[in-house]
Amino acid sequence: MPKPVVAIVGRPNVGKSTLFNRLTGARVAIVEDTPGVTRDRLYRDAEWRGRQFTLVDTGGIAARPDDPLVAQVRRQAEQALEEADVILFVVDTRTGLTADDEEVAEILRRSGRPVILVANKVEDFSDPTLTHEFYRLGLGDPFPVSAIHGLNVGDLLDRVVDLLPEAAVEEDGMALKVAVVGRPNVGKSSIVNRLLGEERVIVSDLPGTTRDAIDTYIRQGEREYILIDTAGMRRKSRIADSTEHYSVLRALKAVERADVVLVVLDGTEGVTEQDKKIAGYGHEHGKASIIIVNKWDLVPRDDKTMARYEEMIRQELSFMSYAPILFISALTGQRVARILPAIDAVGAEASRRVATGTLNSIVREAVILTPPPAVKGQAVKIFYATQVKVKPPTFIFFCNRPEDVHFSYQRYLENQLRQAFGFEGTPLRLLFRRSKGQ
Ligand SMILES: Nc1nc2c(ncn2[C@@H]2O[C@H](COP(=O)(O)OP(=O)(O)OP(=O)(O)O)[C@@H](O)[C@H]2O)c(=O)[nH]1
Ligand SMILES: Nc1nc2c(ncn2[C@@H]2O[C@H](COP(=O)(O)OP(=O)(O)OP(=O)(O)O)[C@@H](O)[C@H]2O)c(=O)[nH]1
Repeated sequence: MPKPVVAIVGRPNVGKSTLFNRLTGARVAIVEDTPGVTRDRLYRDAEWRGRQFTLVDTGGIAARPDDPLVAQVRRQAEQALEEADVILFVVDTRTGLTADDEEVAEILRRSGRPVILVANKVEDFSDPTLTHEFYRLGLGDPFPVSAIHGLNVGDLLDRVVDLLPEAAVEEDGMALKVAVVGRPNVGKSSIVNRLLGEERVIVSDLPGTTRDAIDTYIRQGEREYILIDTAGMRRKSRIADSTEHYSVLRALKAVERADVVLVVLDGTEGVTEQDKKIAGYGHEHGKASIIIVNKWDLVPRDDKTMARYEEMIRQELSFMSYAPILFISALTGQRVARILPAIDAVGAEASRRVATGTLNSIVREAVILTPPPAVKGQAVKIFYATQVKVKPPTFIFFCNRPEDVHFSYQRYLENQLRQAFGFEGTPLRLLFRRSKGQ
């Protein structure tokens, strides 16, 4: 089970490190240090009221000495967003609100991610005026604490734990959540009905999280799946929601909740702009995806048709070359039986953890084979890598000059990881962090 990640962000000197130590030291049992990164003291595993999480101090991470302050803080916030489930945004009640605070608040607000606005250095809780001005950040009630004295820190931890995502096991057993997305008329309903019509499948309705969403629970043998927001798909007379905006919004919501996304294309047509956009949601949210080319029964074929269509998809959806492609017909049932096994496969890959030792031997080899190109005569060195998350598998590479690891080199490393470990169907995240080295 991956641990949720809680990130601390804020401009320098507001007390992030003090809070980090306080949250992981005095009041929280340290369960274990994340292997390998202990010397950087940036990631620490913590536990509160039986919930485990990993705390990240982004302060030490993002500093690039030559950057203006505002850029540093912005980068910090963006990095936190990339990996965190809950964000602690620390402000300083002694210095008061600054333009940098507002900049970060703006990024965090737009993200829609759970944020706790922590007003630090409050030693006098009887004075409510200390935190008033921070309401202006639009991030809800400021949460007053004194990191240095540990005041109100237990309450803060309660709040953090409340905002952590439900552990998947408690929520729905082992069921994989699957979103079926695609343009109108590509055959989403037909596929869902086919899946439900397959033998040995047990169907029941579960109320979804959005008001009119209905999730469908299916079981096949030992395996369980939840098809997300299938209300309109299972009945032929659909709720009148086909305005484009609404269906796009709906698809986005479904994708956010999903473990695996089925991107349905119409085999009688090419890949349209809208297809790209819809497929992009899953990719951007780090979800495992399967591309389903439907209506294959309508496509006049010879022995090269499939290969040609596949090549076209790889070109048009080049950002998700990791996704397997299935050619099916919901009408005739052709190859529909391959969908659930494919979901199992990519779901497992998205949750895969690789051992730190193995990972580093692959990375070392890759770096020796093709070292990162030097920038302005300065060598770029990658010291060490560690996998910090699954769904999607997320790796941190500690290096001397993270900003100089070129995009094409990142792609190279990603390809090396895929060659060594597979990860078919899931996007990977590679993050580069500064470290002083060995
Ligand atoms: N009075 C008071 N001072 C605090 C509190 N928390 C932190 N400080 C002080 O604020 C200063 C900055 O604290 P740090 O924890 O180093 O701040 P930081 O945000 O990690 O700073 P950077 O590492 O520069 O990003 C230190 O001198 C702390 O002792 C607090 O609750 N009350
Ligand atoms: N020939 C053929 N027709 C199909 C196939 N799958 C779906 N269709 C037809 O395509 C049309 C649209 O199918 P739906 O399943 O309603 O498509 P949808 O994606 O759910 O459509 P919206 O709910 O409007 O988004 C229907 O007339 C289906 O009968 C297929 O594999 N082959």
